[in-house]
Amino acid sequence: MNLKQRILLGVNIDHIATVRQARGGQAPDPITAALLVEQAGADGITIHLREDRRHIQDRDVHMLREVMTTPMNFEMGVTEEMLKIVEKVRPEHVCLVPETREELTTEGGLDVLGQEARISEAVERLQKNGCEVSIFLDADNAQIQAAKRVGATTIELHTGHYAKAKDAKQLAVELEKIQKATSFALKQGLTVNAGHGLNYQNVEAIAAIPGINELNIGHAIVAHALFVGIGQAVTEMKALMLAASRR
Ligand SMILES: CC(=O)[C@@H](O)[C@H](O)COP(=O)(O)O
Ligand SMILES: NCC(=O)COP(=O)(O)O
Repeated sequence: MNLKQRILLGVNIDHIATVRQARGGQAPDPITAALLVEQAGADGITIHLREDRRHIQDRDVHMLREVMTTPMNFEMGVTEEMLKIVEKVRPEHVCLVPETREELTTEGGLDVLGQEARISEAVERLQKNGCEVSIFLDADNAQIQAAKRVGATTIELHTGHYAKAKDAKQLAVELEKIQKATSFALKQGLTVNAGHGLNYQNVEAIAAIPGINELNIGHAIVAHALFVGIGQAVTEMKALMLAASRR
């Protein structure tokens, strides 16, 4: 394992589609956003096709597949509907996430321990379609071991609790959990990504964790893009990540 490898940035464009859905028209167009994000140096595009289709739509997924030049990371709940879509679209990466209609956004990692047989079947099916499978997890060693048992080769550690820490003490506690979980997962031979709630203020400590492969960041980049443009929002985030990962 090369701990000095370059850290990657996957940009989640869900919230470009959220703004479009607010008026039900064509703008802003997530396909254009994806192309601009790629031009600005992102290493991949992440989208979460939710069961309720609140932002990304099926048509977006198919169009993105046509035009994207970087890998697509397709986030999905473990449902038959999503498995069938992946069998058609065949994204390079799939990240299995928990999902409920009531949540404002993803609230935690997937409980793999509680449903190993079902997840193992889904992982096998996705891998047969050429997808590299990741599982979105809380920083919990038992869940990491379960992810390994069900055949995932990658995990994405949920940074939401870290991002929402109330004070410096809680921030340090949550950061340490992510650092320890990263090191544990790397020892299991897993590739480790991280994401959720990362922004320009809190990203550096996560990017500096040795061995982290990729950060998936969406909301903060899209929000900043409203003021500086999407290209600059991506460039600024990537610069922070790269500098931190080299420290
Ligand atoms: C799995 C994860 O952490 C997020 O990417 C989440 O899927 C975002 O979903 P929304 O974009 O709907 O908030
Ligand atoms: N998996 C995390 C992700 O794709 C982006 O989450 P956020 O930055 O929009 O919170």
